[in-house]
Amino acid sequence: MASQKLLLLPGDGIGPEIMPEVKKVISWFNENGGMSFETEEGLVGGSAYDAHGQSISEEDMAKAMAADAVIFGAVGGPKWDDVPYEVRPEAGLLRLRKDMQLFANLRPAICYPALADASSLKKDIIEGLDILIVRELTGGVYFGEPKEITDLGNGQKRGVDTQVYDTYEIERISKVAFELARTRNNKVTSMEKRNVMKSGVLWNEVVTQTHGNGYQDVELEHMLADAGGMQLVRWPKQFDVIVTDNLFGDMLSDVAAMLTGSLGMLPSASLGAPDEATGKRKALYEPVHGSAPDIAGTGAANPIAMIASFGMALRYSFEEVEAADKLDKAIAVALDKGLRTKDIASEGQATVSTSEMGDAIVAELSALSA
Ligand SMILES: NC(=O)c1ccc[n+]([C@@H]2O[C@H](COP(=O)([O-])OP(=O)(O)OC[C@H]3O[C@@H](n4cnc5c(N)ncnc54)[C@H](O)[C@@H]3O)[C@@H](O)[C@H]2O)c1
Ligand SMILES: CC(C)[C@H](C(=O)O)[C@@H](O)C(=O)O
Ligand SMILES: [Mg+2]
Repeated sequence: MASQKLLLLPGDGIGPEIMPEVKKVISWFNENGGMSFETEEGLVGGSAYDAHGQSISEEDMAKAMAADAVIFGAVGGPKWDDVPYEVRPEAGLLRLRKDMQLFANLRPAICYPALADASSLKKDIIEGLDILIVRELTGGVYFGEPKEITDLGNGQKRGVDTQVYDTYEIERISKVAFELARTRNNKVTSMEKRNVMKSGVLWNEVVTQTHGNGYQDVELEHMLADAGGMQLVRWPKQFDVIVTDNLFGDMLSDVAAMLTGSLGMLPSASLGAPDEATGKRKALYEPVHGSAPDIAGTGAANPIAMIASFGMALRYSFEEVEAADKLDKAIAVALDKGLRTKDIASEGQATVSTSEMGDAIVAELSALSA
């Protein structure tokens, strides 16, 4: 394999604690899997702000644009609560998504067999769960203009965010959802709120039209997003692929995370469109969770979402499907053997630290290759 450039952006809080664990996995694939990843590190979020007053520097942005994939930890935390909105830690992540045009965010929620008991939900609801949330990532209320707080002059202020979607944005994300559904259980559920939002009416219309233009072999259903949240907790196995907008996707994926046992279990891939000449996509891989300030520095962070995000890089950026399957298997075996970070431990169960979990997964990679 030709050498591939990875830009590692650990970020803040538990970000710098889980990144070393994925580095162990990358080294393992370099040394034992015939791969040739070159890594470089940069700053993002609060750590970038502390270093140079921006949540990502122009230099690191340029490195991200040039990388074969960006591996991102997490950003944010109370330390930066009072920094200006434009340079808050989260702005660095949003800029990466927007400038790299990473419109398709894939958030798989898989309940590993060993964790079917870890959830507060009944076992039959989550056992064997395997759903995929396809979240639109570069549009909607996150980026729509105007976005402002104005002074109304009478002691009142007005906060404004604008939800905007154009046809092309809805069409391209629904195509991603239909294509992925074909590789899975062939069903797409589109979620919006067409009963309240004009953008929801258009979303529903465009998803239906796109379905009619060559995807009729895939089952399509529409659901109001609030009811979708309820159904996700009531009987999540009714879903295969869920396609939804930026904000609903953010919220529904945190809900889905808890079906798998913990936010620390959910990886994600953020993908751009394939380049017309080379077919390569820009891509960023990150756990769904944040910087977890409440546990940062305690060694309790679960590195599985981070490691599984690299697994998604193997699958979606490097076409290393066998390696990605092996990594998923190594995670499953480590869990089968009873290894648990605190967030996925049942009451009274022994726990391991962040780095012990990383070491165990690497050991299982070696065992699977023996
Ligand atoms: N992609 C990102 O960088 C990202 C995503 C979400 C939130 N954030 C930011 O993170 C900061 C904290 O946000 P929050 O507390 O609402 O959400 P969070 O995801 O950081 O934490 C929510 C809860 O889940 C737990 N948790 C999260 N990841 C875990 C892991 N790997 N292992 C074990 N437990 C884990 C935390 O301890 C916490 O109790 C905020 O500044 C927010 O903006 C960043
Ligand atoms: C940190 C924040 C900007 C981000 C989002 O809202 O998209 C996070 O919650 C996520 O889920 O990736
Ligand atoms: Mg979120």
